[in-house]
Amino acid sequence: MKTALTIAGSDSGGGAGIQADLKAFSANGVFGMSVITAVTAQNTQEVRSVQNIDNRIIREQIEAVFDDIPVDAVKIGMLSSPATVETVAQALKKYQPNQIVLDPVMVSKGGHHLLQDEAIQSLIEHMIPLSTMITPNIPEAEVLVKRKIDTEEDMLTASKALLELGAKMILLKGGHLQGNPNDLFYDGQYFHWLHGERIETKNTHGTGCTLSSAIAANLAKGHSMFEAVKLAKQYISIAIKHSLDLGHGHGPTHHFYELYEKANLK
Ligand SMILES: Nc1ncnc2c1ncn2[C@@H]1O[C@H](COP(=O)(O)OP(=O)(O)OP(=O)(O)O)[C@@H](O)[C@H]1O
Ligand SMILES: Cc1ncc(COP(=O)(O)O)c(N)n1
Repeated sequence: MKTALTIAGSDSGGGAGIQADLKAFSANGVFGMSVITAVTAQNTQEVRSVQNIDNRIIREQIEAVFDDIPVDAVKIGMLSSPATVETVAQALKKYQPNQIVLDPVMVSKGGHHLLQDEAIQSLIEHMIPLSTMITPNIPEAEVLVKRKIDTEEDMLTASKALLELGAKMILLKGGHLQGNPNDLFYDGQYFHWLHGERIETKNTHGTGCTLSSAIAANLAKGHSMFEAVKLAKQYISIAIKHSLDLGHGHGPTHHFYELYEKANLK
């Protein structure tokens, strides 16, 4: 079985972070492993508090996995502080995994800062250049390229600027613009639009986490980056279409909808 490792924060509510990543890995047919960078006390409504994990333990989790188990792809989510960014970047430089998908998580749906402002520069300097793919949403891309993105035309310009930060490829997610959620894939040579249909739901907690983990899982299974992104976009669209009305805020997506359908589990 192919494997994928998530390096991210824990979401006690189960819809985003490590919990979403492991579900997305399993649903996409790879063995999931995890390195926890921070523990959040969180539900569908809010992030109540955050405890960053000690850098030594973060490094040791990464070493424990890489020293023993083959890692076919890595997905990175919440990195919280500059020290966490640097610890993770240093460890990944040592092990040099082939595929690193970085979701530059900054602010939760409820508006809580999951990446300290001081960590943005560290992310740009240390983490983005190591990444095979980065998957910013519109507000994250605006912070990274320091300009407004209001239209699909702006997305094209921003993708070029994002690539200059040093990642090999970009998936700029269009979910935050008006209209249909169209994402832009750019590999430095070609642009490809991945067209989506907007699903009217408030249950979109963890969509970015789930999408980036599905990309990592598909890369682990040997798909090309573009194929991995196309399959992941199909997967997240189904997971949002059948999202779960749990909690009083933004509910989670249904990570296992297709498998449950096939197995007749309701
Ligand atoms: N209402 C929706 N209907 C269909 N697809 C959507 C919808 N909202 C977002 N998407 C898609 O879901 C994926 C995740 O995008 P989104 O922009 O929500 O990421 P995000 O803001 O990083 O997510 P999160 O921060 O919740 O983890 C993208 O492919 C996007 O186009
Ligand atoms: C631990 C963790 N990681 C990532 C997110 C982003 O997800 P969302 O934007 O849907 O709140 C989150 N809320 N919590």
